[in-house]
Amino acid sequence: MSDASLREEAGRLDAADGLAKIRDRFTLDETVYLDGNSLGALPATVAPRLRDVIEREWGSLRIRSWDESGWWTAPERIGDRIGALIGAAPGQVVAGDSTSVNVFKAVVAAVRMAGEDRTEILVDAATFPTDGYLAESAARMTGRTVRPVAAGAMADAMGDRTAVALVNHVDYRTGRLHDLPGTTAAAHAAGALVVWDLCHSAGALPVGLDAHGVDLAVGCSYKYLNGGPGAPAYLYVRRDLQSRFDSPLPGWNSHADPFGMSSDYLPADGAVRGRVGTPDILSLLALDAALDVWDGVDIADVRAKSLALTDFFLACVERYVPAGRVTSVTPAPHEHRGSQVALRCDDAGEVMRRLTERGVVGDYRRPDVLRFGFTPLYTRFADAERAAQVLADVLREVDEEAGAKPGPEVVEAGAEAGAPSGHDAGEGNR
Ligand SMILES: Cc1ncc(COP(=O)(O)O)c(C=O)c1O
Ligand SMILES: Nc1c(O)cccc1C(=O)C[C@H](N)C(=O)O
Repeated sequence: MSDASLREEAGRLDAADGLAKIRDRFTLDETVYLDGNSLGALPATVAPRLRDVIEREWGSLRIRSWDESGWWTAPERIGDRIGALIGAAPGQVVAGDSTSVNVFKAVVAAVRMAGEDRTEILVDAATFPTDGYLAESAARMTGRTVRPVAAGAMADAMGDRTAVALVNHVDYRTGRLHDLPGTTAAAHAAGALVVWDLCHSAGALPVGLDAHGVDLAVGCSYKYLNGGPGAPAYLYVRRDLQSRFDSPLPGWNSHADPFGMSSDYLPADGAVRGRVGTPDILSLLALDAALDVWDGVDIADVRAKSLALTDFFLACVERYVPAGRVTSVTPAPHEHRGSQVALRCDDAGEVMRRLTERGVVGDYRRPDVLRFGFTPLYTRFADAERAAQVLADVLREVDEEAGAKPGPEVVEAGAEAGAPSGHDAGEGNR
């Protein structure tokens, strides 16, 4: 297809897009924002809600708001709203703490449920680092060992010594979608449990926690759920496991009678058992407001648009970018793809810096990956086309400059690819 026909195609796809109007629920400008897999955009409902929470609920009602404004029960109420997006019936998800903290709770609790003879914890070998660090610590604390296994090989690696497998549903670097139903079933066949990290799938595709019998799951709410920077994470504990969920962080908020102030710990029933201390109310209620953007949205439509967007972006990249200059590390088959496209590219850090300067914001993962996240609620097909066009322009420019330099400096430019501009901070590079 010619450049003009790809632009026309983008226009046709946007005109036919049933989710196009949802973009109006966000505060956006003309930047092509493809970093919603790191920090989702701001929903328009958040600022007015927070203003009310601060001025009326906190400013005027003060302590009464714990009951009268529903602050005390916000973690479960908001947990249920998240649950609706990840296929969990009410009463199984609690919002709060960070993903890291919830990974720790889930893995230790799973080890305790699995029993003494289950001595190993399997961890997705390409995991987002925090999960690996926490699994190591959980293993040291519980006298277990950690074995890294590729997520795709997890099902075959489970055995009678496996206590729990900790797996990322979508790989943060490549965007590969792992087999949640198959891996969960294999764990159960081996008598083990699975903890899924849903950071890169929740809000981007149907997860089906209950339908697939998942044991435990965690995730953040600041990516495709648009909860805001540092927004509370969540923990799912399947209903029939809740009575055996023995939290390694049994704070007073998970006590059956928190205001009894007893010195003996008696865990609450239900999802509340996953709580620890006083919830972060301002962040929780920002997330609550952010979840309003989902009203009337079907996650199946979100998935369909996500795949159409990433397909279209890949087609535009293939058309505009010189052959071989970038390589997609995101699987082509839909059943293995999350909602991002990751392109391996020489000088990736410098390329992303220039893309960001020109209003196309993705991010860069060292040493050589450009990540482009597609949030179907607000990303347009025209954004995908423009991003590919600007990427091609930037690559041409970078290559022309490199070609114009004398030999030794070209070598040095290549060597710098792992650490562009000396660091990887700044919008687009976190
Ligand atoms: C898969 C995955 N797990 C965990 C985290 C981070 O956890 P936390 O919210 O504790 O920073 C991220 C991203 O930051 C992630 O991509
Ligand atoms: N949580 C983040 C943060 O506090 C600062 C910058 C980036 C993040 C991220 O979420 C990174 C992200 N999990 C990733 O997939 O790389």
